Amino acid sequence: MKNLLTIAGSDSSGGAGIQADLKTFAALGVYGMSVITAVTAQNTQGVERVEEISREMVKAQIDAVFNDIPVDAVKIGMVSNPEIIQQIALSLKDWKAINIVVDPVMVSKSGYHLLKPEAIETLKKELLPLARVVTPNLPEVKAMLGWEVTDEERMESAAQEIFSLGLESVLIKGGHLEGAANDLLFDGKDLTWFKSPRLNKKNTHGTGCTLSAAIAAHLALGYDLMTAVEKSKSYLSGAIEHSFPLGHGVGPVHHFYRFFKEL
Ligand SMILES: Nc1ncnc2c1ncn2[C@@H]1O[C@H](COP(=O)(O)OP(=O)(O)OP(=O)(O)O)[C@@H](O)[C@H]1O
Ligand SMILES: Cc1ncc(COP(=O)(O)O)c(N)n1
Repeated sequence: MKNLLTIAGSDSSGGAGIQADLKTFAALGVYGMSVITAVTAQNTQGVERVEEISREMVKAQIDAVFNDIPVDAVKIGMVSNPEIIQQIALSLKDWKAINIVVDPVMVSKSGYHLLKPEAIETLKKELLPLARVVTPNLPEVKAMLGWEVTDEERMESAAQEIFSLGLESVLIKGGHLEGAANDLLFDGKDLTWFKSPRLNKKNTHGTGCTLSAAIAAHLALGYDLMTAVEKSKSYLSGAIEHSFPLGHGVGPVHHFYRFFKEL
């Protein structure tokens, strides 16, 4: 059994964050563990309130896991503020963590700022260089580079510019463009497109969290990065295809569609 750790925020409605990650891990047959960085009060309609966990408590959770259990991959999502980011970077270096996937979560689908704007520089300098792969969406690319990606050609330039921040590789998600949902991987050598038709579904809460958690799981299972992304995208498309209405807003994707058609 492979052991996976997610370091992220809790989503009380279960669609994104820690909850999406743990469901993804379970669906892909790996053991899931969690370090919570923030508790959000949110539902399918939006985020109501956030309480950040202290830097000391984030450290204590990471130490408790690594002290006792081998960790085969780490997925990082919502990290809230510069102090938490610095602590995660220090702790992961101390524990020599491997297969780190960073989803640089900044703003929720509903528009709530899940990362303090002043934390973007710390994220770029201290956390992104530790990752095997970083998976920004297009608004996050804009926040990191200061210019907007409006088409696939510009995604290619953005991938190269983000890579040159000192990253091992970057996967830019194209879900926010019109048309197909194509993602682009750049590893310093090759630009590789992962293409998928846009599924006409409204319930897509947690797609970004699910994709990065699935990539971490596939890396832990021993797949190379290209295969891990390909398999994760295919898993995510199935989860979006079987997504379902829940609450009054944007419902979640269905993680266990391979096992149960209905939840
Ligand atoms: N309607 C869709 N059909 C198929 N794939 C999609 C669709 N929407 C998004 N995706 C895919 O889902 C993944 C997440 O994409 P997106 O760009 O929406 O990220 P995100 O904004 O980080 O997600 P989240 O909204 O959960 O934070 C990408 O692989 C993207 O291509
Ligand atoms: C705790 C947490 N982490 C990440 C997201 C992003 O997901 P989305 O963009 O689908 O709202 C979220 N809403 N909440």
